[in-house]
Amino acid sequence: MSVTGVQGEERLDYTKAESREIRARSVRLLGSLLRPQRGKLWLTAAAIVVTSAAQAAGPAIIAYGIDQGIPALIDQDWYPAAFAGLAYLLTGVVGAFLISTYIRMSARIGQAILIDLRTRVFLHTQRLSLEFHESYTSGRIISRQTSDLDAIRELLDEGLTLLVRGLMYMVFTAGALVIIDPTSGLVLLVALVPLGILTRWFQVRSQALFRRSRVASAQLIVKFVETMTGMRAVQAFRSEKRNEREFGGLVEDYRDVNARVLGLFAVYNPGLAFIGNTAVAATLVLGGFRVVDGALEIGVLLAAVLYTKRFFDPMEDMAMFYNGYQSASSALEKISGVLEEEPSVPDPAHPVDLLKAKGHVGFEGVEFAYTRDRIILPRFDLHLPAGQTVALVGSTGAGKTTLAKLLARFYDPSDGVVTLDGVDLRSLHPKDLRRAIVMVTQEAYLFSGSVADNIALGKPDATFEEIVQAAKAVGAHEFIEGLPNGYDTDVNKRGGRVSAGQRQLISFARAFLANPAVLILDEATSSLDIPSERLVQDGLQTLLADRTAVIIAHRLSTVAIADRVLVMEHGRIVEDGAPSDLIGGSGRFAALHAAWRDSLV
Ligand SMILES: Nc1ncnc2c1ncn2[C@@H]1O[C@H](COP(=O)(O)OP(=O)(O)OP(=O)(O)O)[C@@H](O)[C@H]1O
Repeated sequence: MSVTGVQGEERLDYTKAESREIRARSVRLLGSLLRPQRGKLWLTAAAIVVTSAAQAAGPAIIAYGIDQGIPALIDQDWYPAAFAGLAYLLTGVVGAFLISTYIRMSARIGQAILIDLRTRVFLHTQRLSLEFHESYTSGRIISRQTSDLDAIRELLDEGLTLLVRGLMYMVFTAGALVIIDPTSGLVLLVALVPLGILTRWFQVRSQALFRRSRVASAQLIVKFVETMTGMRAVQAFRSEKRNEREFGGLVEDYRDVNARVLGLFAVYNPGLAFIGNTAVAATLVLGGFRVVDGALEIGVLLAAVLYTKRFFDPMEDMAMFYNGYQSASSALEKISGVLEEEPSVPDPAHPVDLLKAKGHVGFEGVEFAYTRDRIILPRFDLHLPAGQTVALVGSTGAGKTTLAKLLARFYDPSDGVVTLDGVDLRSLHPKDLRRAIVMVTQEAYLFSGSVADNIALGKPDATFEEIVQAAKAVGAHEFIEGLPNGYDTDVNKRGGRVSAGQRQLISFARAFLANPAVLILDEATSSLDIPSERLVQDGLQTLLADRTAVIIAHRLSTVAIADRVLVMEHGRIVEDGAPSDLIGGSGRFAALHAAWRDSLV
């Protein structure tokens, strides 16, 4: 099984080789994010090392002050004591200055990395083909942009410096202890054995629990997003109670796993404190005997006790951030998977120039399957002369939208070629392709912003006059004028809300302004009232004039204005002819037409 891209993202049973592959991919991504910050990273690392060294010097200076400074003071020599005091102060000042420096630097690095990553994820997912978006749910993509990026942010903001600083602090403290008193160093060495066992125990248990906690929190997000995006269906079908139960169950799972995590800390933290305190007590007692024997100076004993105690200090925080580290690395694995995805409809390396398309469409030996095991469109040929209006009809699931998506190059055919004016669509520059072929989908999606902005999407450099012209051409001008702020009305704000038919008219105006050679229209099935339908129908007539048009037709009136009707069944074009010819015949379209006519009476 492959783990390339987002494949296997939900699996928990990776083989060793797969885990290695995923880790390598995360490391590569991390490397590419860190590289631009190299200089700042080195400076931060240096600041952390110097700070830890300065802090580790503290107990040794105290030992010097006690063992050398105080006896000298008794002899009226206050230099060693003053030296110790000043040196201690200096380490404090240097430490404070450097801590402030590296906190600021690491925050800056963290922010820069995060902005870089956020932008990359956004731009990349936007570039990925429809095929990716049809299978990768919005809940998952939102998780990548929100909770995953947050996990990385948390680690970058405080976790990473805390981990590195904690580790450096421990290394320096242990080093200083061994130098100042090797025997106490041995005590610490012995303490490392139970410490290692406890930490390993915590690591194994927490790893599994942290993973479950992340899965539970991701499920919560997905459930939330699906419920909110499908709110109409939720309320229409009264699924609130069921959702409440399901969401309640997920919340309970999340609470349960977090309670277990806390249970681990309830063992680990006191365990740490116990081992630490035992080590301190052992150092004190053993050292005490040696002081009595005259084998150890009292200041050195104090320093050894301080070092032993300090060695354990950062461990609790580090354990806390172990979770953060794991969340961040799992987030990085998933994000690197998304970034590894390639558009299934790639841009051509050497695009063919097509300055002004005429609109002659060809399907040559085209075959198409979404998945390998099920052919949706068996091999077929089809030619649409420039300027023709073609109505695609057929039962649901017949393959009409699929054919339209091939023409818009949302997908490439599994075999054969789709051409525009004889040029393979795969050879066209995306800009030329999008200018020449426009697909107006059923939802007629409107983005936040004014009506004018939404129409201008068809031609970003359009003047206001052109926008109004387009709206007038498709019959949208009147109702737009009637909106609270006319063309400036925000379509997603209360008061600016438009009806389904008006929404369609806006998207017609958008397409009219784009003025493509080929227009594909996935007609809305929603039943418009008669005046709205007439309005849309008039708009449609203008929109279709002088271009090749393929309309997935659900309305009889639309079929009537077509030059040609294609009837599809199970992925095949079973009838092809002028509407009047087909109506007069005895085929499927004649039967469909009769049924439609009857339904209107
Ligand atoms: N993204 C996809 N992945 C896999 N199969 C798909 C996908 N989209 C559609 N199909 C399948 O392809 C077949 C044709 O679907 P298509 O949407 O083209 O039908 P249609 O004629 O447009 O139907 P409708 O009138 O209901 O919109 C259906 O059997 C559907 O299950």
